[in-house]
Amino acid sequence: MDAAEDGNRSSRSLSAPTRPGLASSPSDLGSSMFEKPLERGLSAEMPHVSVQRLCIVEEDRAGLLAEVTTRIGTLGLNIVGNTCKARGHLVFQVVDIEVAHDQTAAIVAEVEQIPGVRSASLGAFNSSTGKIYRETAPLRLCVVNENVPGVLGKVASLIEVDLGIKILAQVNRSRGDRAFNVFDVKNTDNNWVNVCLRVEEVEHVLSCTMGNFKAGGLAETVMTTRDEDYLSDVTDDALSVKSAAQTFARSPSTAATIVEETASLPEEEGESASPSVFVPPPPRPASSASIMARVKSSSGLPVRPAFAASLGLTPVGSSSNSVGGGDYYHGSRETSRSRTLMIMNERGALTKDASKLVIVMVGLPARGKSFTARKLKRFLCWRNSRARIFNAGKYRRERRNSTESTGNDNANFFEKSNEEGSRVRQEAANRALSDLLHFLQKSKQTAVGIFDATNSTIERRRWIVDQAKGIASVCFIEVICDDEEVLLENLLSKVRNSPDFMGMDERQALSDLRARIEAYERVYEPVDEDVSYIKIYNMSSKMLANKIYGRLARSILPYMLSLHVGLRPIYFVRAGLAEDSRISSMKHWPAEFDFLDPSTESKASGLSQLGHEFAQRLARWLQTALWVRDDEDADDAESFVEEQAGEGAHISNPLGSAFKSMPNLVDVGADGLSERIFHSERRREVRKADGTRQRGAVMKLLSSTLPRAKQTADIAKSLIDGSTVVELCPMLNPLNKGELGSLSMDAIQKLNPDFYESWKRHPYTHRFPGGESYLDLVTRLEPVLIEIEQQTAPCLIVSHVSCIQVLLAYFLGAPVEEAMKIKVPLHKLIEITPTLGGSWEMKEYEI
Ligand SMILES: Nc1ncnc2c1ncn2[C@@H]1O[C@H](COP(=O)(O)OP(=O)(O)O)[C@@H](O)[C@H]1O
Ligand SMILES: O=P(O)(O)OC[C@H]1O[C@@](CO)(OP(=O)(O)O)[C@@H](O)[C@@H]1O
Repeated sequence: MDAAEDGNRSSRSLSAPTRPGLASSPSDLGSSMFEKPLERGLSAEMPHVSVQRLCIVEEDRAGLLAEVTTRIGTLGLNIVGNTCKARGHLVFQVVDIEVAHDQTAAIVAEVEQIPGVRSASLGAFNSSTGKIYRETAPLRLCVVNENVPGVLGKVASLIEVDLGIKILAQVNRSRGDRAFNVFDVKNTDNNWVNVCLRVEEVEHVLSCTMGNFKAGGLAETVMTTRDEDYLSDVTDDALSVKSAAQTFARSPSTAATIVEETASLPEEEGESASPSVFVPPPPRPASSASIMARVKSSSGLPVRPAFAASLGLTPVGSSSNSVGGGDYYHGSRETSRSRTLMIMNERGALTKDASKLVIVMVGLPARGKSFTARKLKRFLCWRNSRARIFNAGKYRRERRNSTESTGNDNANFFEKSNEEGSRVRQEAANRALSDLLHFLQKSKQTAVGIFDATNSTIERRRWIVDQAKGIASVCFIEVICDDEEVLLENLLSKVRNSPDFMGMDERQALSDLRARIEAYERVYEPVDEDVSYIKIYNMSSKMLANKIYGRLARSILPYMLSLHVGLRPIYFVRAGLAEDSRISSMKHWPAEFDFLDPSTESKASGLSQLGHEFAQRLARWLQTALWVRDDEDADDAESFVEEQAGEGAHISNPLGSAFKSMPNLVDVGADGLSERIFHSERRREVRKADGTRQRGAVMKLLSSTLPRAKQTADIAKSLIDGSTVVELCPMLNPLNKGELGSLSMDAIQKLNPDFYESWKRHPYTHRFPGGESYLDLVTRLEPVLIEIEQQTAPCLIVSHVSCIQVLLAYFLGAPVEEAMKIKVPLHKLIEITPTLGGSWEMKEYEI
């Protein structure tokens, strides 16, 4: 397009791809809208279709606008309005589309992939320059009431006066004994579910919903029937309704007004503005009369019975609540049902996986926020999301380094009364959050930004939610710890590791950190707002989840539950060599066989002689490693090793590896810290209560179900504590290579070069014919990973090369897409031990 030549031209309408029966621009919507049948979304499931506004910022180049519009059209979406405005080298395009809720993220992603498109978002403008323009999208409240004088006044007064919500536009229609009212209200930070409930409490009000009428009760609400659709369905006189609808559907030029206003906003960082005119999406160019007719005639019931049943509602022949008569369920008058629906609606909205998510850490200093953030990031990256931490402290320190100021920010700097300190901290938070949101906006795939700061006041958290609006969902994770002993350890860990205390005397650093914490305590407000949050108490000994659905509930929450700071080792071994292997008869182990492709081994075979010997060495190694607890036992342990292994046995000395020396005793002097801090979980009981030494210890032992793995595990556990059992876990079975299962990769290359080439190009996502990809393996192994993370005792996993590679990618923090490159040798032991900061170290043992 030629907008570059005329950056200031006025708005204009574009033609959407023409499809029979569909309006091509808002101006076409007028008289035809009620006659056109709804072409899409007529599945038995009746997907929740609504008009959404897609705001696209794109480069002003010839053909791009048409390309974007055509791409949306080819997605099979009904475009009901399409307007654009050029500003400088950018074009701001507003497309109103009919869309099912679960499609929205995919559409945004699809549009953002078009070269030249800077950003696409639903209902808000943002540009790739990091500036965020926000249209505070007004909300539509639809109220149905008995047609009694004075009700409307009461509702309006409740909304504006009692609840303090600005009414921007209001239209009312009455039909017989019913009145239908639409309020477009300013979308401020409200609990809208409660607002609707409050409106429903007004005498004679039958229902109040956000954005849809539910005049006929549950049935229509489930189908999300719009006002004009509903009325045209239940009255003979559609004309007057049509005029009401037309009142709501503004002229096409109004959409451009938004663009104009939005595009000409000053480009200040974080600036947002609300347009003075609200332009609701034009009404659907279709009537639901046909939908209703079809649904009724096909089932005899108007709505999905399963859905109603799930709400505990029973069908009845007819209902006096039903405006249109016919077979409806008992309707919407009772508050309890309205409430159920509200909650269900809200839940439905939150259950979708947001493709962009901000996780906001909350908590006093030294509670484990950064630790938790690092863990989460590792996990999310492993699950193939883009995840990044934005630590406000780092931004603060960077600013200090770049200014004249010297020295560390001491406790006084963190006092609320310290204006300079407060300003600097807010600036650091600004920059951190702005970078975070920019990172999310730029990301083409699922992305999570973790905002790591104390975020200790409601005001701060409200600001974050506000900034993220239109860009990402927000979930808070509050880390709470009031266990004095744990706190003491945390303080020490903090002063020893945080750059804030570098070069300071430890005692002085501790007292400064304590004073800093007190400063934060004075203003700290626990998360109690009506937002999505998870609270972790005292190292996950208790957790609280509020409004956690979708991915957060399915994945992040179980993962968070598994986290702890214990230092137990985790061992990985590949199952011993199977008996039918090419080399099973060999007596020695040539080094080049370490990475032998295991595919040709029969899945049903048991251990070969060499495999058997490896398992026995493993048993002895573990016995020794788990038995030795501290230096006092070392001598005993060594003689025990000799005794067990016999002369000349090939056992490397595992002493000090599994329970390597940790700072387990702290004695810092006379300021209340002089107690001896014993890291109990880092050491293990050596003697039983009766004073006898316990040889061996309980450990978690997980094995794949293949015979060679199970046998390895059975032998490995034979010398450790009798209460250890081998848990067979099919999730640890090898990558399923489908019909290529028994072939080595070399053989596959020869036999199926096409597949091999594709696999080489995309080894992570390319699926073996009839089998799995590495990506599938990540999904399969997620529960196993969580199981391993939550163990407080040492853990041994006997599995196969592919699974171990995928699990190691997590522990090593390696890109999971490159897991197949991790070397996992046969007949060796891999030990993973946690570090205090939340990551892991790896060692390999020749045993
Ligand atoms: N859930 C938790 N509860 C208590 N302490 C924890 C938790 N998670 C980690 N820690 C410990 O807290 C200490 C301080 O952690 P850090 O993440 O630096 O704190 P923060 O970021 O809150 O200042 C670390 O030694 C870590 O082991
Ligand atoms: O912006 P607020 O919420 O104060 O949080 C950031 C502050 O939190 C602290 C608290 O100690 O974080 P961190 O421990 O991660 O370094 C400070 O460094 C940082 O300035």
